[in-house]
Amino acid sequence: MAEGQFAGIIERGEETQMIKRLIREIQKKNAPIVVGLDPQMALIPQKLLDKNYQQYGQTLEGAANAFWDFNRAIIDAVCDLIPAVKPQSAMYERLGLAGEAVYHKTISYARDKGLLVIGDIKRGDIGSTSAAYADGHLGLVTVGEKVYAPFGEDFATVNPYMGTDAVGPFVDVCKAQDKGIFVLVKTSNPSSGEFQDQILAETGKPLYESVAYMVEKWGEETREDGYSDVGAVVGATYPRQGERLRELMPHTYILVPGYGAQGGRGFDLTHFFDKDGLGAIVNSSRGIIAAYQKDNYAGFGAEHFAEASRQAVLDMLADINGALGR
Ligand SMILES: O=c1ccn([C@@H]2O[C@H](COP(=O)(O)O)[C@@H](O)[C@H]2O)c(=O)[nH]1
Repeated sequence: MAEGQFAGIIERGEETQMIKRLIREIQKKNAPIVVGLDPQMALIPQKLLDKNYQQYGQTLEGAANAFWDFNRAIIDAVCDLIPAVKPQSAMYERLGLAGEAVYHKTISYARDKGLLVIGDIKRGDIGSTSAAYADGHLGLVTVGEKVYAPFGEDFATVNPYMGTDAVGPFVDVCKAQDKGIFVLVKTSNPSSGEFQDQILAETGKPLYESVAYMVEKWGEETREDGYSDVGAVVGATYPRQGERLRELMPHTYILVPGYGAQGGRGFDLTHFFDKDGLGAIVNSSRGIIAAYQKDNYAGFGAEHFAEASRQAVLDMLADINGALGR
């Protein structure tokens, strides 16, 4: 890998809180949604793959460059409609270094287009290791006399399973660099209840409620008024729990995955929002980026995959804003 490949230029926003910037963008575009950039081989139009295989061979680099072409076209097609994108780091890590480079390029490109970036990295480890993740993704790294923002996301997702030691370094970077995190509280997947729904003897309540309590606490020092920079992930597939968690976390913005491909619909999500129609941002990944493969968007054809994604964003907005009555 070339020296400095991951070395981003440091940019600081005007806001003192990253969540305020997200809210401002959501309001400006009337769009409480985020597009998940989760490229996978099966989702990329064959022509795009062939073009890159011709140039780079059937290599990890060829696949990664096809991801890059795909992401860029989708960002171009939807950037005026949405406040943020959420690249899923696993999809890039699958391709090794070439994939990591495209993860970084995608983040920079999205930010250049005025989008906020939520890095879906789901990290969390002992303190020193979490600090490294937090610095690399949200913070700064000093090399000699130079300072770098290596990946440069605005937000990252954090796994709280290891407790305050693991989450604390991310909160510290949020405070120091005006960044934000979303902590997993009640995830969208079918087996999320195996651990998260366990009733704790101490409280008589499910584990996810204890995590929600901690999320509010972790957020305190990042809060001025309104919402803190420490958000929560709560799946669209659990609307009843979403309603309860909205009540339990009055200062916590909720990132809501599970819309579309996992079955969540606008109708299910109204209680994730606060009385002002804020408090939640809904993610859809496959439902948007692979819209061209779905029957309702088949008319676009694989050639016009990005236009199909744009239409899918417009439809998602109509669904969610319709459910919210606006
Ligand atoms: O509880 C969670 C937490 C994260 N995710 C991530 O969101 C997207 C969802 O993709 P879709 O294609 O819209 O289903 C993906 O990156 C997941 O890792 C989640 O689904 N649930």
